Amino acid sequence: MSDAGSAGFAAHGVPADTAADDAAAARAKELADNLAKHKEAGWNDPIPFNYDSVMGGTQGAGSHSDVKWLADAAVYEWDDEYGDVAPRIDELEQVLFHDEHRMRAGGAIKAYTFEIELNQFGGSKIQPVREFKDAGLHPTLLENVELCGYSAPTPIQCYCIPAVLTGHDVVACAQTGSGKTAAYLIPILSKLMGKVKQIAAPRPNPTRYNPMTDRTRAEPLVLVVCPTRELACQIFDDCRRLCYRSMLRPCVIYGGAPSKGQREQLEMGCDILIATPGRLLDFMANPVLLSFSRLKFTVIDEADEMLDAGWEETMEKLFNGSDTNTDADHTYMMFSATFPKAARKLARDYMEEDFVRIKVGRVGSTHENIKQSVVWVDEREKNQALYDLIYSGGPQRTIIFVNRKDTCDRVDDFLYNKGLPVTSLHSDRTQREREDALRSFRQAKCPLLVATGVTARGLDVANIKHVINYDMPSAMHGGITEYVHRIGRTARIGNEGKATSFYNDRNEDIAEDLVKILVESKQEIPDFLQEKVPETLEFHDGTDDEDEDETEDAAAAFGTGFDSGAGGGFGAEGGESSGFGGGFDAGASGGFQAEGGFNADTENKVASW
Ligand SMILES: Nc1ncnc2c1ncn2[C@@H]1O[C@H](COP(=O)(O)OP(=O)(O)OP(=O)(O)O)[C@@H](O)[C@H]1O
Repeated sequence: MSDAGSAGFAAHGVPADTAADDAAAARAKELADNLAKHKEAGWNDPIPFNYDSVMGGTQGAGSHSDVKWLADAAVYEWDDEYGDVAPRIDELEQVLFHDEHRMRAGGAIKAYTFEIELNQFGGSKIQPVREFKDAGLHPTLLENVELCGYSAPTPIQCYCIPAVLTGHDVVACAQTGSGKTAAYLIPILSKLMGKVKQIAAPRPNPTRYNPMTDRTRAEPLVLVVCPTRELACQIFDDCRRLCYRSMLRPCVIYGGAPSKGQREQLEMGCDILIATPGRLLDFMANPVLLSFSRLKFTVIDEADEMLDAGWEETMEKLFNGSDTNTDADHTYMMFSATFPKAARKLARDYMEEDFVRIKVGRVGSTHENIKQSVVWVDEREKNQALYDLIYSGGPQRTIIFVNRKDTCDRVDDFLYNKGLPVTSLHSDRTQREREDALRSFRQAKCPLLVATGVTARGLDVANIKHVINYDMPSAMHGGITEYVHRIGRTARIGNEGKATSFYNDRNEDIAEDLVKILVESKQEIPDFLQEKVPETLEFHDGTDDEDEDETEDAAAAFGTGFDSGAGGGFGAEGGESSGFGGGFDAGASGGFQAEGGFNADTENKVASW
């Protein structure tokens, strides 16, 4: 828990001490003035977080024992007596699909151009789908896609859906917030829905479940592995939506939360398992609890991170583990927005020979919907600069990235003591604190979130308008890859947003890569970085390397430009959402406008990566 260590409002959550001295009284007055000023500007009051007793940002509303873990969120419970068409459940439908804080596709103001490259090794050529209804999806899945409000597939989905439906291993790379999760979940779940009764493990009927006598071993058909707990819970949520009214039962397991509850969920049967690596290895060690003998799909999300040093044991066990189904009917997939060359090479080792590689845009690129600025701020000026930036922007959901946990606590306390509704998240917090912080950020009770890179990957919160890099990621710790993931928390799925980065002489190690990203995405280059502007744009991490593949000759490669300049791609109509709410402008009926989406005249650039 953060602690400013000074009197007055200081420690986040402790009320002002009335016996304070003059200095404290002055601070209390300043705070009261600030609170009034912020209220007038439209900000919520700050929420005092006492991380030991607060749930979801509502002080005193209950103890932690009242709060469900994200892993316990409701899933559709299939009754064996259902025929082919299972009934709707209004209450669950409301929770899954009509939550006002869910992300909605936005109407991108600028035309957005995709260059899609596809390399295919053997097999019949993949034909992209242009509409969900033409993709040959299972009817229940198609209805769930509609309930999600997805009106047309995103470019990565256009290619991934047919690739998976035709049984290929896939390595896919597309920009942040471009719908990669649904790109793999939709075809996988669709394929399974038709035959789940035949291939799923027997499980107790959940409507008459008796935990004393009915427990079963989890034998999932799908395993999704990702590096962070928050992301695992998010993928689980997507799964809960897409599995609605089907027999497919998703479960999530992740560290930090008690394993008992997660184990109990698995014991009721599990068809789709979403996991972080540590908890997964723990559970895999117990063959009575979990078996992978039925596994048909393994997905590695944020694959470059997962292939990075530190996860080798997990990856090795997943791909060559004891009882994992190693038959040819087991499909492997890897997804990420960034994919440095070394990780790409490693990824190939795990794939079938006829795997498909799909990339949208340059690997590791950012898209133009994010307005990026870099401003010079000396270290000791950062707090004031931060406050000024936030205040001048008015109330909007903002995420502030820092490099260290102690900085995270400090900046949280600073903003809190300034009278702003802020919360924070880093890896030293308990899982309960992490879930509480994220919940209050999602619900905009605390529209300001200070975080370390732990949340940079994958976090999908509606309506984040501004990402601030209080600290630039250092080249030693994630560097430009982390920058790309951080700023990708805004401007997701056709929405717009901005990213402001504080830069000073301590950040020279990232300057070159940063400038290239700015140039590539047509952003303004500040004077102090002008000397770094390259004459030609080359990415030395190999992301634009065309000659890495000894098998390139074998590639039956083709590509189709996806050009939304004519109003397609990321929806070109509907308004930009605003405020903290669900952020869904009534004009945008849920998303990507596909008309004019594929443009055969667009330059088809096909390259290996
Ligand atoms: N076809 C679609 N139409 C509208 N919204 C969509 C569509 N597909 C996915 N979405 C929504 O877009 C948001 C971003 O998707 P997702 O989190 O999968 O992005 P991502 O590409 O994995 O991003 P990142 O690289 O940052 O993890 C989600 O809220 C998802 O529900």
